[in-house]
Amino acid sequence: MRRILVSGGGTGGHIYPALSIARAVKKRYPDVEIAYIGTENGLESKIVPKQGDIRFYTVEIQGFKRSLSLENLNTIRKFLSAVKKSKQYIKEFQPDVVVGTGGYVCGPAVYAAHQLGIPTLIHEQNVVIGLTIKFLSRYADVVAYSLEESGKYLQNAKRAVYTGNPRATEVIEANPELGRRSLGIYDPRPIVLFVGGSRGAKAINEAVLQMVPYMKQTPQVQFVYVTGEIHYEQIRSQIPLHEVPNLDVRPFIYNMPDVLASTYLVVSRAGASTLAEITALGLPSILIPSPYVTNNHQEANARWMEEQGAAKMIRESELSGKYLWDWIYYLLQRSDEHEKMSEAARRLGRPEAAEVLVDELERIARKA
Ligand SMILES: CC(=O)N[C@H]1[C@@H](OP(=O)(O)OP(=O)(O)OC[C@H]2O[C@@H](n3ccc(=O)[nH]c3=O)[C@H](O)[C@@H]2O)O[C@H](CO)[C@@H](O)[C@@H]1O
Repeated sequence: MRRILVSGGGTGGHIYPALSIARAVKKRYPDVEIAYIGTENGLESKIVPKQGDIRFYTVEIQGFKRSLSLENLNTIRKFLSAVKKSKQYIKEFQPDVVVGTGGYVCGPAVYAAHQLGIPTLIHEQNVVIGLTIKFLSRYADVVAYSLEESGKYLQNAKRAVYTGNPRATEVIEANPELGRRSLGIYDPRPIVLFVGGSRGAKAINEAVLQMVPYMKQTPQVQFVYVTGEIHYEQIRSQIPLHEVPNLDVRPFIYNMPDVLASTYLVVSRAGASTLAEITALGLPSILIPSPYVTNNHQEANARWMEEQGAAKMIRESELSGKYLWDWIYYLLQRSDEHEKMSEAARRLGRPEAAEVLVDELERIARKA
């Protein structure tokens, strides 16, 4: 493969799988060139340019309102002009294959590729198929999915393949030592990581604030708390950090695979990419699903993990600092329970995902 174009965005859950696929292709084809279609406002505009070797193109796009609304006419107009722009990019870059990993932005990118006769693969991370992937599944040459249950929704696809999520492969190749060092931790203390998805979560932030006194009394553990960019300044001003030296507060972590690989316990939202990562690593977790997502799909994700013994789920409605702390403390004390959770999580992981995806791309890509 000489050139691959990927697209996905809005949140990390769509961006990182796109990058993982591109990285996995690069591992097999070191000379491959990579381009990305994203938006200027999505998180991808911060993450992708940091990669250094990826050409970043942008289009403008907005989501559909679920109710009948005039604004949807505007959405269609933007979609059509994004298709036109994507076609220009594709003609300029000449990719052998185009990959979409969800989020509205990949709609025009993959659709344009299809119209130009370029082979396409799309990837779904969640059990329930997202709007854009559903739309594209009629056109894509391959629909790859992360969780076995999704297969039943994809019966009309040309080819639907259960691959897993490519982030799983990336995390098992990560370096825990680098992770610890990047956090400035040079001793073997266990790390408890709090992360509210790629954009942060207000409810988790509040619970963490309530737990500060407990953390202070637990200096044998290092706590790392990722607030999400928009919440960072406010949270920092609320915590007397000099009094809690074992608590590190950060707006975002750009080397999450290394950090996760060095973590003992994670407290997190239940986004699909995060779950793919923690299962591949066999990392015990306390999951607080976001109730603000389509079809409450994060709760379905978290319940699935809990039923398998791989995680503890706490609904946002029952969340409090004290309740969360009791669970954290329990898992810190009971290494046997921690171990059981870890094994159960690992059983759900699919660390070969990226390789399977590259095999699929090889099958469809234009040959020189
Ligand atoms: C609110 C919302 O719509 N959430 C959706 C979004 O979530 P969101 O993007 O939050 O969730 P995911 O858990 O799927 O992905 C987050 C990704 O960002 C990474 N990360 C996160 C924080 C950080 O500081 N650094 C970092 O690198 C994680 O390691 C992971 O790779 O996409 C997911 C995948 O389609 C869905 O399941 C979620 O429901």
